[in-house]
Parts: sequence; structure tokens; C-alpha cells
Amino acid sequence: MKVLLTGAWTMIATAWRLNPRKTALAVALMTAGAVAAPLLAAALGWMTREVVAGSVGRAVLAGVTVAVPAVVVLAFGHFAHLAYYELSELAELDFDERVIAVSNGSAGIEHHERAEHADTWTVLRQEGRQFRTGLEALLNGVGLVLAVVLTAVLLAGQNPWLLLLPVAAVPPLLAGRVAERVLDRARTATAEPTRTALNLFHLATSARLAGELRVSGVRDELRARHNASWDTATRGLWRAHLTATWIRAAGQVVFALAYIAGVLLVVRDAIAGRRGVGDVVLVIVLAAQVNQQVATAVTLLQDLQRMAGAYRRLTEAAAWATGPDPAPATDAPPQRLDDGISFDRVAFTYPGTDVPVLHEVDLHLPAGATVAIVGENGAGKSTLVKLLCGFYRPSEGRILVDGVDLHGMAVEEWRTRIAAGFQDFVRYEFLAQQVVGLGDLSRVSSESTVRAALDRAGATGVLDELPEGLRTRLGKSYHDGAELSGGQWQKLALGRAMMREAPLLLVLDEPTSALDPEAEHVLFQRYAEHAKRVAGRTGGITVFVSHRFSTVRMADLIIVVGEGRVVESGDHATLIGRGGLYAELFALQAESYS
Ligand SMILES: Nc1ncnc2c1ncn2[C@@H]1O[C@H](COP(=O)(O)OP(=O)(O)OP(=O)(O)O)[C@@H](O)[C@H]1O
Repeated sequence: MKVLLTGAWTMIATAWRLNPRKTALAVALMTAGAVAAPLLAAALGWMTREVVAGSVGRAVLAGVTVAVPAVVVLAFGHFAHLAYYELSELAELDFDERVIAVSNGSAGIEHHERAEHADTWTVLRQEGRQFRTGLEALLNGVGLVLAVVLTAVLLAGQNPWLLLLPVAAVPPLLAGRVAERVLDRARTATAEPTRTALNLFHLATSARLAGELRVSGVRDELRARHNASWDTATRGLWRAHLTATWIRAAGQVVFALAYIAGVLLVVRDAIAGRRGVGDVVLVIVLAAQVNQQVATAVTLLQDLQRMAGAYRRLTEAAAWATGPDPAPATDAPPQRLDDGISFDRVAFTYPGTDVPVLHEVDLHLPAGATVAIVGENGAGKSTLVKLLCGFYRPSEGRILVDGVDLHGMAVEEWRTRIAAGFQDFVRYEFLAQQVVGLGDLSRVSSESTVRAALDRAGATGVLDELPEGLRTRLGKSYHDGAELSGGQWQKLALGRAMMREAPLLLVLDEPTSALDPEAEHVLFQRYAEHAKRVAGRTGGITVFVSHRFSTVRMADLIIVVGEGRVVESGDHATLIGRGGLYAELFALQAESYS
């Protein structure tokens, strides 16, 4: 009940905040429509009495009176729809924005890692679409309450026993709630196959992946898997719908029996001469309306419950995303690095898993250094980088920035001191200027800054391919959008990473994998030179992950990671001299290129 009331309150408060005038208008119109129904019954009863009594004048007046609530009942609903249509659009947008805010509002990304949270995100993405129905239900509900009260007063005037009719409405209402809970549980239980089906649909229809799908000939396989996932999800939901329908029907039967009893009561009075035909008409119409009101109430309650459930999930998701109240950040990130960044016995296990991926990592990244991290696939290189960016907290140990624990600092502030380019970069389908400029929002419109960033990224050449240079819209979603090659997109992403000119930490996690080794080599030489110039002023550190040893050998410090541990570290000459894993991997790659 509390969830329901909170959800209803949140919905009406949202609608009011978004557009008070439209909210008031929608409530007024829907209320008028709902209240007019029992008034119509009263007017019909009056008209029947006058007709039976043979008073022509009053019968005509009653007939005209019948027309007024009849028109209101029929017409106001449509106008109310117009009023709440815009409201529901705004409210749906508001809900989506809150989901986006919750999804991206936290310092870390742990809440995206757990399967049970993934289920909640799936349901939330789906439920946002139901917002329209939920809001309509709420607005209708206000009118319904008034209509029920008015109906009860009119019925009580006929025979106090008839007041039991709305009481008989309670079983169907309760049955409706139970049925909705059954459906809600089914929606959560089927979230995983639903998510799988949505992912497969996305894969099978993505323009970017169309080539690979054709070459590998997996289209039918994807279709079969998509089909199977939908089937699993739909079967689960269908069973729940069947159960819910039986539960609802059982509730309605109770009301139907009470309805028959109520009508028989008034008919018996009429036969005994205690009531006129007008009263019988009034009660038959009112009782039918009570039935209608109950059915509406059951549907409204279901819709409301569904929306309230969505709000509850959103609140829960917001709570995981922010996590327990973090200890207040007491330390400000430094303006420059004097000593550097150290890992002090850092161990790490990804949330939702129990296999540690980093063990007792002790490292020192000296201020001003260019550091390369190498190692085999799955060794833990990207995990080290993610910890440096503050996406996760180490499970054990500390990361010290000039001797100060990174987790005593406000992560958002730390992020303003870092710049990063990742292998999984975003392809923003915006103007080229913005695609690069987003790397530093405060200077997104500065053409000279964007050009300088592209120059540092060795990406100026990409502009030559664009018909309107920085003003070109990118991406295939627009008819005038220019599509780029994977390497060109990656170069622009690198330009984005270079928007911050003097970060304390520049992280490049295989951001050049789409470039050829020669281009990567030239680029890193360029970064290293720029980094050295900047490092003189700020002590900034450049950390890059690469599998290409021609690039790696340029670094001041090379860290070799294996199975979550630092196996070796030193500069190229030292590591080659040591004849360990680095020397072995280097020789292997040199051999394959020679
Ligand atoms: N989000 C995650 N949740 C759980 N485990 C993860 C996650 N990301 C990575 N891992 C695991 O952590 C280990 C280290 O992964 P990481 O991405 O750091 O390796 P890597 O050295 O960067 O590999 P590659 O060279 O292939 O990019 C792997 O065993 C991987 O399965």
C-alpha cells in the first residue's frame, strides 16, 4: 500500500511540476466525466417517474436534463485525453531521464556489473513505456473516487442494504492486486530471457555488425536464439497472465452475485408497491455503473501498481548506484604531481564475482613518466586502468596519489584531472566538432582547441575526408551524416581524449587497436613528446596499454602483468637484459614481424 501511495504521489507531483495547468485541466475533465455517470442514472430515474406519472412538461425537462450528463460522459473523456496526452509525453520523458541519471549518476560503475541489477534495468527500460497508462489511471482514479461516493449516496437513498454493493467490490479489487503481484513477479523472473532477446535483436539488426553476421553466416542461429529467448520469456508471462485472469475472474464473480441480489431487492420492493419503476431504473443503471466502476478500479489499480512498482525499482536502483553513504571526501586532488601514483598491496575482485583478478599489486608510477602496461589477454591490464580512473575501489590495499589515498578524494574531482581513451569508445553521432569537443565540455565550441586536440591525436587527416570539416554531422542515422571507418572513429575518440591539455593522468587503454602498428608507433611518439612537455609543468603521468612492443619499448617504465600480478617492471633495456617474460614476448613479436 505504501509503495502504491508513494508511486501515485510521485506521479501526480511529477505531472504537476511538469505542467500544473494541464494537470488541473485533465483532473477537472476526467472528474466531470466520471461524476456525470451517476448523475445520468439519477436523471433517468427522474425522467421515468415523470413519464409514468404522465407529466409531459416535467418529463421533457427531465429528458433535457438527461442529455447534459450523457454528453459530459461521452465527450469529456476525449478532451481529457487531449489534456493528459502532452502530460504523459512529458512524464515519460522525465521518467527516462531519471533512469539515465540513476544509471550514470554514480562515481563508480559497480551497479552495472551484477546480474540481479541488470534485471532491474531491463524491467525499468520496459516499464518507462507504460507511464502513459499509469498517469491516465491516476487521473481517472480521482474522478472515480467521487463517482463511487455519489453512487453510494444515491443507492443509500433507495435502500441502505444497497450500500453493500461497493463493499462487494472489495474482493475483485483485492483479487486484482494479487493478480498484478503475480504478473510483477513474472516480469522480474522473465527479465533475463527478455534482455537476451533484446540484445540478440539489437545484434541482428545493427548496421555496424551486418557484415560480420553475413560472413560468419550466423543470421539463422541468432534468429533461433532470439526466438527461443522470446519464447521462454513469453511462456513465463503467459502462464502468469492465465493465473492472473483466474484470480480476477474469481473476484468478479463475488461482485456479480451481490449485483443480482441488489437488483432483486429493489424489484421485490417495486412488486410490493413500495417503489416505482423510476427507482428500479435508477438502481439497475447505478448497480451496472458500480460494476463498471469496480472493473475500472481493478484496471486502474493494476496500472497504478505497475507504475508504483517502476518507481520502487527506480528508487532501489538509485540506492545501489549511489551505494552506502560514501565517507565524505576530505582530500582535494593535487594540482600537480611531485612523487607520482602508487599501488600499495592492491587486490581486486569484480563485484558479483568471487575470483580475485588482481593480487597484492605494488607499483610506483613516477611523476612525469610514460608507463606502458603489457601482458597476455585477461592478465588484468584494463582492470589496473579502471582502478586508476576510480571506476571501482580496490578490494584490498590503497592507491596513493602523491601519498594521498585516491578514495579519500571526490572521484568526480579526480576525473577532472584525468583524460582517457578506451578501446571501447563511444561513436557519438553529432557534429565532428562536438564529437571531439565533448572531451572537455567547457571548451566544446572552441574550434581552435578542437583542432589542437586533433593535432595531438594525429587525427587532423580525418577532417580532410569530411565534406564540411568540423561542421560535418557524423553517423549513418542521418541522411546527411558521414560514415567513418573504424580507425577514423577511433582517431576522433583519441582527439576527444586529448581535449584536456595537461591532465595529471592520461590513460590510453588500447585506444589505437584499429590503427596499423606504424600509425600507432608514430602516434605514441607524438603523445610521448607532448606528455614530456606537459609533465615538466604538472608531473602528469601517461599510462598506456598496448600489445605492440614497437610502441611499448618507448615507455620510461614498462609493467608486465601476468595472472593479476606484476611479474616484472623496468625500462625496455633492463627488461630485455633480464631475459624474463617481457624479453620472451618481445622476441616472439619481433620474430613474427621479421
Ligand atoms: N566487468 C567484469 N566483471 C567480472 N570480471 C571481469 C570484468 N572485467 C574483466 N573481468 C575479468 O578480469 C580479468 C582481467 O581482465 P582485464 O580486462 O583487466 O584483462 P586485460 O589484461 O586488459 O585483457 P585484454 O588484453 O584481453 O584486454 C579477466 O579474467 C576477466 O575475465
